Amino acid sequence: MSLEQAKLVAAYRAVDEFVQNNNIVGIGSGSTVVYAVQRLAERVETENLNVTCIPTSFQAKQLIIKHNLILGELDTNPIIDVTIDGADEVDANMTLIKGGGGCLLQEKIIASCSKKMIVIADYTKDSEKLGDRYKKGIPIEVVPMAYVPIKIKIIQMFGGEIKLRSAIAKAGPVVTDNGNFILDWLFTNQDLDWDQVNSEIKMIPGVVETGLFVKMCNKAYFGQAEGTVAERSN
Ligand SMILES: O=C[C@H](O)[C@H](O)[C@H](O)COP(=O)(O)O
Repeated sequence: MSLEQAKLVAAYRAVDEFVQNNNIVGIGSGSTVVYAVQRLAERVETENLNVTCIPTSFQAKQLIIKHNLILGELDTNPIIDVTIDGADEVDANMTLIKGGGGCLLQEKIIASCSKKMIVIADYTKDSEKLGDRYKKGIPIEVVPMAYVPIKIKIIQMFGGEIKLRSAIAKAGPVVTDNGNFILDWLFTNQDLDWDQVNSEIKMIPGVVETGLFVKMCNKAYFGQAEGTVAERSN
């Protein structure tokens, strides 16, 4: 089985177990969510489900439109039944690193408005401690004018190294869906209290959001190499 098949089985399982008729569904971002939207569209078609989808990014919005699903927004649907989203890493306590694709801010807003947040991932995202498997650090979305002082402050507070994320098909930094920059914090201490770290980083003026999702995820599905799906709940 390919890694893509592992993503698909996790995504299909989450959509089959958690989405019901008349639900408001948060649609996460990234490559695994593509399979979730594919499965959701199949179910809407075959079971005639009435589902409204709230996107977490420009990419998610385009996926919803492409599959002819009903597009909603927080203004009209501030309470979401279930959000299905990917993750870059999930530790033993269900703390997540998200934002590898730069979509952490809207993802965290949508997760915070959701009765349940379900993560879908392949087996490479399943970790004991943050940093065991995902080596690109914790993404932090910042207001552009403040990126240098924020970098200095985080290193003074917690150590490690910080890189301003560069764009690939453009000279200069990645600019998020919200017009901000992304810092990738390569932390060295894996035994930090992530809840506290998240709160302290968020208090630095100019920090918009962190890619640390603490106590937000209710269940994670990990597609395995042999085609089965492992689960973890909190
Ligand atoms: O910014 C991106 C999001 O947080 C994604 O959900 C995360 O990076 C996982 O993406 P993928 O499913 O492509 O591994």
